[in-house]
This record gives sequence, C-alpha cells and structure tokens, in this order.
Amino acid sequence: MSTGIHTRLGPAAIALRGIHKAYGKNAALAGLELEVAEGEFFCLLGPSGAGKTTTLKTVAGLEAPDSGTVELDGTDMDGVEPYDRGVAMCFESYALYPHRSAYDNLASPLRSPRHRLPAAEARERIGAIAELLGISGLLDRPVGQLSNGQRQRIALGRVLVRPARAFLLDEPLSHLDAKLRQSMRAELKAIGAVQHTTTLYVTHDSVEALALGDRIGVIRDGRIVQTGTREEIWYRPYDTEVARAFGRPRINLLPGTVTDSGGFRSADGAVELPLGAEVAPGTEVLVGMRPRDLALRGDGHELIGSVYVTEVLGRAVEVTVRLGEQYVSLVAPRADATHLRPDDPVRLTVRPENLLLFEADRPGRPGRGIGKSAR
Ligand SMILES: Nc1ncnc2c1ncn2[C@@H]1O[C@H](COP(=O)(O)OP(=O)(O)OP(=O)(O)O)[C@@H](O)[C@H]1O
Repeated sequence: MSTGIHTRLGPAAIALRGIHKAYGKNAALAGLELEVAEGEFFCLLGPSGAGKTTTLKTVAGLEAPDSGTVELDGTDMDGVEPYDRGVAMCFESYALYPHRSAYDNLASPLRSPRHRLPAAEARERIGAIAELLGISGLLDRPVGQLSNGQRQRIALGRVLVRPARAFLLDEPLSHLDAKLRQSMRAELKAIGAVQHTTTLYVTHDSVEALALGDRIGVIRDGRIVQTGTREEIWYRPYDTEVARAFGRPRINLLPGTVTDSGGFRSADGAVELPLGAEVAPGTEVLVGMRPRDLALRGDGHELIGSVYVTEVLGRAVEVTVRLGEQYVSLVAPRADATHLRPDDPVRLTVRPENLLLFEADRPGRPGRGIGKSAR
C-alpha cells in the first residue's frame, strides 16, 4: 500500500501490537495488530462483540492489555495514565453533566489545567464546533432536557473542542436519525480539528466506514481481518464475510466448481463463466458479483435467467433474477427495469474485472478471496 496518506517517515500515531485482553474466559482481543498513521481517519468496523470498544479503551488506557503493547507516536504507553496519554475519547454511552448547560458541558474540557484556554478563545472554539454539529441553538439548555441525538452531538463536541493527540470515537453518530446521521458524516470530516488530528473511529455500519475512513480495519473476534482503503476492501475483500459486510443489497455469491478448462460452473450447471485466476479443476468456489456490477444491458459475460421479483429503490430498481436454482440481485436504472415482469426472460451482463472469486465457505471459516491480483 503506498497511497500518500500512509507513506510516512515517523512512527505510527497509534500502534497496537499483539494485544490480548480477556474478561474471565471470554477473549475480547486475541492478538490484535493495528497501526494508524499520523493525521489519518481510520474506521474500525465490526459486528457487536468484535472488540471495537475494548480496542479504543486499550488505546485510551482505560483497560490494560493482558499482553501486547500500545504505542502512541512511537512511545510505549505501558504504565502511562489515561490523562497523560493526550487522547480524547467519546463513548457511545456518553458521560455528560445532566444539570449543566450544553455550553458548560462543552467548556468543561477547556477548564482542565492542561487545556485551559483564555475565555474568549474558549468561546470561539465552542461556538465553531457547536455550529458545525448543529447544536448552536441548544447551548443554554440543560443537557438533561435534550434528546439522545442532541446529547450525542454534545458529547462529540466535547471531545473535538480541545486539542488532542488523537480522537477516539465510539459510534458517535449511532443515536442520530438516518437523515441527520448522513449529513453529520459529511460535517464531521469538514471539521478542521478532525482533519488535522489522527482519528480512530468505531462503527458497525459499513456505509459509515466507507464514507469516512481514509482506511478501514475490519475486526472480527478480537482480531483485524483486513486493513485497507475503501477500494481495497471493496474490490479485494479478504473473505466472503468481509464481502458480505459491505454493500446493500448484499453481494451475490454463487456456489460452483472450477471446470477442467479453468472456468466456473454453478452447482446446477445453469451458470458458466470464464475465470481470470488459475485454480485447480474441481475446486469448490464461490463467484461474487455485486448487485451494482450486474447490468440488464452492456458488455461483459452473459448470464441468462428469468425475473423473479422487482422492487423500486428510489431512482433505481432492485431486480431479483433466477439463474437455474440460484437467485441473484442487481440494481438497475429505473428506465432499464420498469418493463420487467415476473418470469420475463432476461439477459444479464457482468464485466470480467468485476467478478470476485472465493474458496467455498466452510463451517466457522468464511471462504478466502482467490486471485486478488486480478485487480
Ligand atoms: N467489562 C467487561 N466485562 C466482561 N466482558 C466484557 C467487558 N467488556 C467487553 N466484554 C466482552 O468482550 C467482547 C468484546 O466487547 P467490545 O465491547 O469490545 O465489543 P464491540 O465490538 O465494541 O461491541 P459493541 O458494538 O456491541 O459495543 C464481548 O464479548 C463483550 O461481551
């Protein structure tokens, strides 16, 4: 990987090496390795219980790892108290002072001896952050009277208001309604402090991770499964589980085998495709096709099937197509799909470079990507 953002000369802003952390017999982190570059916005994505919050707490010093090291700017943080680490963390369950005004809550970090600012400067910073987070009109209100979404923005503002070596944000937009969440995503990256400060951002929402992350780390069972830019994660997912985690409708995965001539044949024989990768004949595989990479017209490999159902998604239509015993979904422009009715024959196309190939899934082990060099 060599895009500008992570070519760096100095040490990583945040580095976690071989972190193990168990609660009783339950391993929350199992050899976690993670590096976040200076100034980078890094999204940690994973399902509930994957170890995301534990990772942030470990960086902040609120949890001590059983083994492994945490380094900030190249310095080992072993024995360094949370307050002395210089990171600012925003929890999903935010701790605000309910009886004090939103302004007071935002101002409290600026009153600590280390971050004390002259009153006028503090007011200016708070005003600017409040404006960007859309909470300017709430500053006089006691926090206890605000909605969950408003409180969450105050909690986020409280983290962003003071200079920090890194921001650690734990699902900071989770309590906002869908529309506000979408606009806040854009706002968040426009905030100067965020642009200039290394940010480790936890989410279970893949759309959020793709929208925000300079890089994304996919975490599962206390380990990082894959780290990469959004393009790397999207076009070269490590395994079928990563592929399934990104994109709605979900990626289509057709089971089949590699033929003697090196092509793909689906289990029921209804779909045949040439393959770019060299895989031994007889190997059981899954071919992945993203719904937006399948088209009702255009160039590419052909797949012949019949319409099962269509569903309008705003300006696009999701079409589910039966290919032999399998079903695949595709997202097509409305103009291409409005005439389609159930059982109509259809011809689909997929461009060869958009086909993904995986080993077959096995119990407890999602199929790994094959032939990643194809793109
Ligand atoms: N204080 C604790 N005591 C006991 N078990 C814990 C504690 N904190 C976390 N765990 C366990 O460690 C595992 C990882 O938890 P963690 O909160 O880091 O996951 P997460 O990815 O942040 O999930 P979520 O999105 O639900 O917050 C889970 O199995 C969780 O139950």
